[in-house]
Amino acid sequence: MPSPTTMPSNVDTYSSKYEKQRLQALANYQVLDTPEESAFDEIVEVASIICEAPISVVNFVDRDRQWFKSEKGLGVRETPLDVSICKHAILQPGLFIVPDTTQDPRFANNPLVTGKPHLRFYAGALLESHDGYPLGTLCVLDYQPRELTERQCFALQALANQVMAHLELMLAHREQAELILELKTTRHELAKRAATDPLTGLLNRRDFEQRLNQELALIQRGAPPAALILIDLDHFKKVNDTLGHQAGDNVLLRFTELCREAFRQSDVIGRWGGEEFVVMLPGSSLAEAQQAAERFHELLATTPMLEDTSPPLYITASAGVCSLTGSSTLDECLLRADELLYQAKEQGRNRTVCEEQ
Ligand SMILES: Nc1nc2c(ncn2[C@@H]2O[C@H](COP(=O)(O)OP(=O)(O)OP(=O)(O)O)[C@@H](O)[C@H]2O)c(=O)[nH]1
Repeated sequence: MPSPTTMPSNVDTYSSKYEKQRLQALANYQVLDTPEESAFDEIVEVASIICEAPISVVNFVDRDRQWFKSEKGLGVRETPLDVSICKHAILQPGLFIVPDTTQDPRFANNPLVTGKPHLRFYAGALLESHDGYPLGTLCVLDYQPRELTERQCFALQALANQVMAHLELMLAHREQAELILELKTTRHELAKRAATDPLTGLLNRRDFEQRLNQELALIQRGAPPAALILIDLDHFKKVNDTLGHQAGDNVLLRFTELCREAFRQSDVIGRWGGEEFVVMLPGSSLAEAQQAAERFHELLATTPMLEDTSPPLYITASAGVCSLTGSSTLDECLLRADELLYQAKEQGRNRTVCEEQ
């Protein structure tokens, strides 16, 4: 952590090895080119009053310009760096005072001294980052040569410290806001992960039930009934037993893809458990749901679940279809779907049994 005393002692070597870090430290505060703010304007005003100076500036020394966060009496927000007195001020700790610019060889030929606004007096208190980089100054200037009293010097440095305290606070606020955003994103991500089945990425049973409850509430308030399809793979145990658990998982993944392909985007698909899946079709009649289930059977019949087996593995599934209406509870509806699925299994599998219309 460099202190200004260890930084180069003349301006010609200004592009020192610290300059890159110094500019980075300045950039971290994200203050350059921001609008005027009353907190800084008030500090500049108070500095001007206390130091009895017509000009006062919160000045940051950028790569090739000095930029004023707040200024009184200058009427510009930035100047090129080559006319900057502050760039000299930031090379030393504490206060930098030039009692008469015309008597100082560094500034006697400065166009701001020889021409308008004919600056004759300069006093700048260092604005230093928390990690020791000089960023700029809080400075006061006058049109005539003069000095500052000890009390004025103290006040100018104290006000400069307040500028930095304010910048630090703004930085901390920004970091806090970023952290809060990160936390919210993580929380959202975790909630999403908790709601999905880890193997298939589908809604898990708990969250599917929650979604069903929401739909039922809508239906009870007048939305059209939905349909529910409970689907169970046939003889899935045989897949695991003959080809292994990993192959079984791959079949479940392929089955999930086919569900996504066969049903509409507006339909909600969940993994009810093991090799049992559930689909809710909002606003669909029983006939429409039965049609969708038949389409799914056709897709299963024509799509191999595993292609690297010889012969390729095809599977079938059984399904129960019932409607989700406002006249029955969710449990009653789920029980009905389960009974219909059981009937499909009993009737020889590879079929859909639909509730009476
Ligand atoms: N690979 C794999 N297998 C699973 C998973 N979850 C459940 N199973 C298996 O699914 C099989 C279900 O077997 P059963 O309940 O007898 O049903 P089935 O063999 O499909 O027979 P039916 O439903 O009567 O047609 C069991 O072997 C479970 O171990 C899973 O996530 N991955």
